[in-house]
Amino acid sequence: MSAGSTRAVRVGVLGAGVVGSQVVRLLIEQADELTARVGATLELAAVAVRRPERHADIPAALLTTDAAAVVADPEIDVVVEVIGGIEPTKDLLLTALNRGAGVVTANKALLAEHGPQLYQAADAAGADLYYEAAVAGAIPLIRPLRESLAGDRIQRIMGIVNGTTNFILSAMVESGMGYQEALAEATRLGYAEADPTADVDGFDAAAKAAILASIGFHTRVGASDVYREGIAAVSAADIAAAREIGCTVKLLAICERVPGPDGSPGGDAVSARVHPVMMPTSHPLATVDGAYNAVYVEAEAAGRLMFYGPGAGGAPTASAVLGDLVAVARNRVAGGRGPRESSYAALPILPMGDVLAKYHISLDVDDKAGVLAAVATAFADAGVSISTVRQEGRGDDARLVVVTHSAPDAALASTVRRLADLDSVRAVTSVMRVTGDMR
Ligand SMILES: NC(=O)c1ccc[n+]([C@@H]2O[C@H](COP(=O)([O-])OP(=O)(O)OC[C@H]3O[C@@H](n4cnc5c(N)ncnc54)[C@H](O)[C@@H]3O)[C@@H](O)[C@H]2O)c1
Ligand SMILES: N[C@@H](CCO)C(=O)O
Ligand code: NA
Repeated sequence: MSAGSTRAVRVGVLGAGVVGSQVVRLLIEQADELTARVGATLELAAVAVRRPERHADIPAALLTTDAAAVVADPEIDVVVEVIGGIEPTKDLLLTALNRGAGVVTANKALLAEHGPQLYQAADAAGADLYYEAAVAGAIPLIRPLRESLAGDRIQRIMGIVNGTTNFILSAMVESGMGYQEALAEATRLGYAEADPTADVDGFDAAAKAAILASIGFHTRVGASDVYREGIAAVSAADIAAAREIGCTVKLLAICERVPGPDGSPGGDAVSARVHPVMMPTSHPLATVDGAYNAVYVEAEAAGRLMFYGPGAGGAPTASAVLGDLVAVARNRVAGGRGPRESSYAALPILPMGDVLAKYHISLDVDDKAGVLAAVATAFADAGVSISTVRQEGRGDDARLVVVTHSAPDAALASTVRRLADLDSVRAVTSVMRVTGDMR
């Protein structure tokens, strides 16, 4: 299609699963309105699926099992990718971009690992690459970061970006549901990825953190640059320990600009991490339950912004996909392009060991003289300052609960190892980072 043309914008959809089936349904149901918004006919031309017999609700003439033919078809202007995974999707999208087709994708895993390669192909061919659905589902977040906040300096992006793990943790905290039962329910509702380890081990959230940090800090941050801990090790004991100090447990993605020693922006570093935290129940993020997502963005001039809404599920995610599709189609009609990759700052990535954190540590200990001194010495030897310590129980039930001041994560981790080695410590029963405020 030539720049500025008003002929139909033809769309090929790859995948018709949880998200794709909703994209196709909305494209068909709302064809007239979408056409009016684009300013040219938005025509669904093909839907690539694996098993056509399972898609009786999609007109048979649109269905194909040949995704490679869809992306190579010069008549298709925009490719919507909702298959997921790295292969064959990377090659499919590169084929589409290389011939100048616009791409809309919900695929955070692919973007976090190969975003620069996709952007390069898009740039070389003057094509659009949009991915609002890849982070926090329906919530407008990519566009605000790429466009609305492009004139500001972002300091921090922090939030709940995985619906499945938030659903599981909420169920464990509120209804005492077991981990497996809550995971099965999240899968039934269409929140979990096909392989739920991507959700529960934090890979999904880490991919999203990489995307957010890359855009927010104008720096390439890949999935492997993100420190990652999932929720598989979060126990009933952790949740009970959090409750005792007025906290709940959440899996957070935290992307921060960390000032360098000289304080100049050029000396800043970027930290991107995903791990469970204990956070006060009064914290706004603590009230975000179920598959909902919420993300705080803190920017120098704008101050604090909060984005909240459905972060997963077929129809909500399809809403974000269609918004991108309308944007890409409008760009083609106008003969323009959306934003390109912005990675000029190229800030270094701060290793997790250097990130400042506070830990909450529960220890089963011998109830005898000198134990507290030995425990305090383990902290002091690693240069970690204690904020509060309390003893619970007596005799065989004695337990020490310690909350630290901020210290480098490496020093805190080494303290935990020292504690576990002490003769008077029978077991380290809970270790979790604590967040006090939004900082
Ligand atoms: N489900 C959600 O809530 C959600 C939210 C945001 C983003 N996403 C992302 O959207 C994408 C799709 O997720 P989903 O939940 O719809 O997954 P899904 O597994 O339900 O759907 C994927 C579909 O693609 C099909 N497929 C696989 N290989 C194919 C091929 N070569 N050609 C044609 N079809 C093929 C599968 O048969 C399946 O029906 C993923 O990247 C996911 O991370 C999902
Ligand atoms: N599996 C993801 C889907 C949204 O990306 C989640 O649970 O949040
Ligand atoms: Na989004």
